[in-house]
Amino acid sequence: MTTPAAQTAIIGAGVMGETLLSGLVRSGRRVDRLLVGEKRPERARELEERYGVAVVGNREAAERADTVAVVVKPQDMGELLDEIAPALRPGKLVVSLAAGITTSFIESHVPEGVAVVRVMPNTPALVDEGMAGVSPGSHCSDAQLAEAEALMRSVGRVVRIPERQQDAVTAISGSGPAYIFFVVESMIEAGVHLGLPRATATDLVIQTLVGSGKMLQETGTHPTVLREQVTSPGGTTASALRELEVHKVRAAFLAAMEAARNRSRELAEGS
Ligand SMILES: NC(=O)C1=CN([C@@H]2O[C@H](COP(=O)(O)OP(=O)(O)OC[C@H]3O[C@@H](n4cnc5c(N)ncnc54)[C@H](O)[C@@H]3O)[C@@H](O)[C@H]2O)C=CC1
Ligand SMILES: O=C(O)[C@@H]1CCC=N1
Repeated sequence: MTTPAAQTAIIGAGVMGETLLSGLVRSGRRVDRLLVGEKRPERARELEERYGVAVVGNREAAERADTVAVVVKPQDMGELLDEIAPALRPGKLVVSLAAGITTSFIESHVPEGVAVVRVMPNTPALVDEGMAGVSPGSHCSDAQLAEAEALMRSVGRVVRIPERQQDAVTAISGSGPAYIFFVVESMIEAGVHLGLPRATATDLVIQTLVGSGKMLQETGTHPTVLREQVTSPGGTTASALRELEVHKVRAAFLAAMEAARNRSRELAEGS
């Protein structure tokens, strides 16, 4: 009996690679149409046991797949592309999820005619609420771009963006979940400081976050208006917001996101 040809390979199955793999499986993708390449043997075994997916050598994964998602750290990308390049024939599609790595860098490491799409995903993809910015390389057909978008749509929403915006997108939605978790941590600690049991503070903060997120999404009302609705004249919220302004939280977000955007640019240069 011959094994059916795998259609999609995921090379680099750490946090983001597994997030994509699990989303594809949840969305009904047949496991025998998926392949994984992973350097760490213990991690490879874990994924085989958890998903029943075949973990094979990187070259074999690239050979057997039509679409190859590369999900290693930016610093490991050049070496990986050089390893799989001999298995990449024109017509195949390479989808990179790495921060900073440009489509022209990838195109310079793979044979001519191999299509490239750059994606910036985020970890809420683990619960099918991901946000991915997608940009085609220089010779990617509409069908190949649609294939990359379908891949990411299995774990959330997708927006098509010009590649020059990718570093900014990385600073917003790629790294963004970490800022939100940081705010959540800070609010829980503050709640504990105010005397609430940790479990109560955690419950209150998470539901407030989920409720506020739903309001933004479902009402379509501008965040400034929603904030004003909470801010009674001379009330508690106004007192709190004044402290956030005094502590320059708005400026801190701008500085933080500029730093993330700049770091993404540096990663493109291999540092
Ligand atoms: N974690 C996140 O929130 C996000 C990550 N990304 C991007 O995803 C990529 C991966 O990030 P993480 O999953 O967080 O890192 P990670 O370190 O958890 O995963 C990388 C995986 O690649 C494997 N690997 C390294 N070299 C390999 C090779 N030559 N062949 C096969 N496997 C190899 C490692 O063993 C590891 O399991 C990065 O480029 C990052 O910029 C993008 C958006 C969000
Ligand atoms: O921190 C990082 O470099 C990766 C890219 C975006 C989120 N995590």
